[in-house]
Amino acid sequence: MTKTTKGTQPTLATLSKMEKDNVFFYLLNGEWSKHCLDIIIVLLTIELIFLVCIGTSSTGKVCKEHSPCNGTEIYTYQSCSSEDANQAFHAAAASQVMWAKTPLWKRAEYLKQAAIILRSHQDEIANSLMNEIAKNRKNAISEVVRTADLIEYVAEEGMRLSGKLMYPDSFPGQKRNQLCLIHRVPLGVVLCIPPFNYPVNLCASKVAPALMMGNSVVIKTPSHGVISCLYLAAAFHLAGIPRGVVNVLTGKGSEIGDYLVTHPLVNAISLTGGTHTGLSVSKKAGMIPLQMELGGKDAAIVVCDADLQQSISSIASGAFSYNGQRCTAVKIVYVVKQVADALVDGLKEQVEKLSVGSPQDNADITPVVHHSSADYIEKLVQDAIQKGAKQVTPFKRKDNLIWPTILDHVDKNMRVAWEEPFGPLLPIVRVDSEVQAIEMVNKSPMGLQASIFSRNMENAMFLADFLKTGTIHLNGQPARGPDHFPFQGWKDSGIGSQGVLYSLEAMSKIKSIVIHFAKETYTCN
Ligand SMILES: NC(=O)C1=CN([C@@H]2O[C@H](COP(=O)(O)OP(=O)(O)OC[C@H]3O[C@@H](n4cnc5c(N)ncnc54)[C@H](OP(=O)(O)O)[C@@H]3O)[C@@H](O)[C@H]2O)C=CC1
Ligand SMILES: O=C(O)[C@H](O)COP(=O)(O)O
Repeated sequence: MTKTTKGTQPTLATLSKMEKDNVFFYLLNGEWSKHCLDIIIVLLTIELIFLVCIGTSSTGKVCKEHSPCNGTEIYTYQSCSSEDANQAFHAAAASQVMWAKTPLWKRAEYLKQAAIILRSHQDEIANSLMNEIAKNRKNAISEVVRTADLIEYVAEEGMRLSGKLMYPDSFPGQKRNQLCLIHRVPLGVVLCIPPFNYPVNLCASKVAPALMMGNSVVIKTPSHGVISCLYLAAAFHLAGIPRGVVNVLTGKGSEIGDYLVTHPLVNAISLTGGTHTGLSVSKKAGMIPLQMELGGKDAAIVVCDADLQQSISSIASGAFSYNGQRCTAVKIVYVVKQVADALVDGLKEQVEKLSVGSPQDNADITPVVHHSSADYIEKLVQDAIQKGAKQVTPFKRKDNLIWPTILDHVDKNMRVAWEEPFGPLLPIVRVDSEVQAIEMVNKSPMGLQASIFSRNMENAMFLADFLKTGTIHLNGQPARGPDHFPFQGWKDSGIGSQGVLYSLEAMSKIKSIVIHFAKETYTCN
């Protein structure tokens, strides 16, 4: 048992030990060390190995998290009440003023320190990702390392982001008798709501830019991946970020969500999640900036002159990495008829090589996050088969584990042509022409990303012009990264852009100070 003395901060090793012992907690307005101390005292005194509720919410209510792999209860965590949330927002608002006045280089140092802590605890955090969301070991480690890289990049880019000057005489009829000083200032308190599929990385991609620009944050953890997300928060705390600047609330979005997104102390919301959640939050949030990355129906369009080997390997990887539980997964293929048989044969061969099993064994395909997700995927398959789709690889399911499934001859009357499976399911639509493919993609209410596979770059560029999605990849699979690239959904896929620089800008607002001079001034002789 790790011992701490009163008042000292716990290490991530302590957190890891607590996790092994199934001990859960929440961080409220920076009361991290107090809660950890409570946990350790409880453990030492009554040697409790299972379920200890610490830093209990004002109602004492808890939520349970179940393993995607075998359905057993793995964690119990606090279900924060509106009273807890209110406290967190007040703590965030109070600390933000001081945080915004902390020199930029110092804020950057805190972030860099958090990145070091994450990197040095990548194995523990990856274990947590494997347990909670069944991400395989390789992808789990990569999520943590990528997050550390992202935080460091935010710290560096944030140091270079400054305001600018404007003179009036560039506008017709004006004289050079004013000076406009354009500052980027913090928004205030940012509510960060990450999804289950990247509970570490997609939390950091919100929190780090917000902190760098002088905001304080309240994080609402996703219900799957809650402990992994707490690890990230712990890294910020252990880096020494002052109390109250990073606050965490655990609990279910369906219960506490409305209270959070309508709280008067929230100055901005950054959310990644489903389109339904995003639309509902955006209607309630009112006049505050929103950054939203929502669902996608990312299409891969394969035209006659495509390099088929390249298309096959990009589509297979794009569709099935982390079981297709990525907003950027290839969720539909439009292939022109002339090359459809060759593409389908190649995909079948490639996908049959994928290993299916547990995250700990580093299988390519692991259980999807929830039983209800597996049921949903199964219903999409049944609907398509009933309406005439052909199984290229057969649908097979054991609890939450779904074998990678390819459906050919999908048409626009099938649900899978429009809905987002968020699972290892790839529908293929054979089209007469590339124009027909573009029309289908543009009919989707979602517009996150798309791919075009063609050897003719000029034609690919021409087709890309017509696609209504935030990003188009030519001869590559859809992807958010590298994380400094802009990442934005069009239509129901989101509001605003993410990506290091774009997120830093989104986490700040413009304030101008205009100096008026009695005479014209040209700063030259
Ligand atoms: N475009 C993008 O970048 C990405 C999009 N996604 C999309 O997210 C979906 C899967 O992720 P998933 O986590 O299941 O998405 P959800 O929309 O179910 O949840 C996302 C987050 O929102 C919270 N939430 C749920 N309801 C509310 C509410 N009423 N008010 C405030 N917060 C709420 C959730 O909490 P809780 O978990 O407690 O319900 C969770 O933290 C897919 O549709 C996918 O496409 C996912 C990743 C990236
Ligand atoms: O959450 C998601 O699905 C991501 O934003 C996609 O990220 P990736 O393309 O790096 O998997």
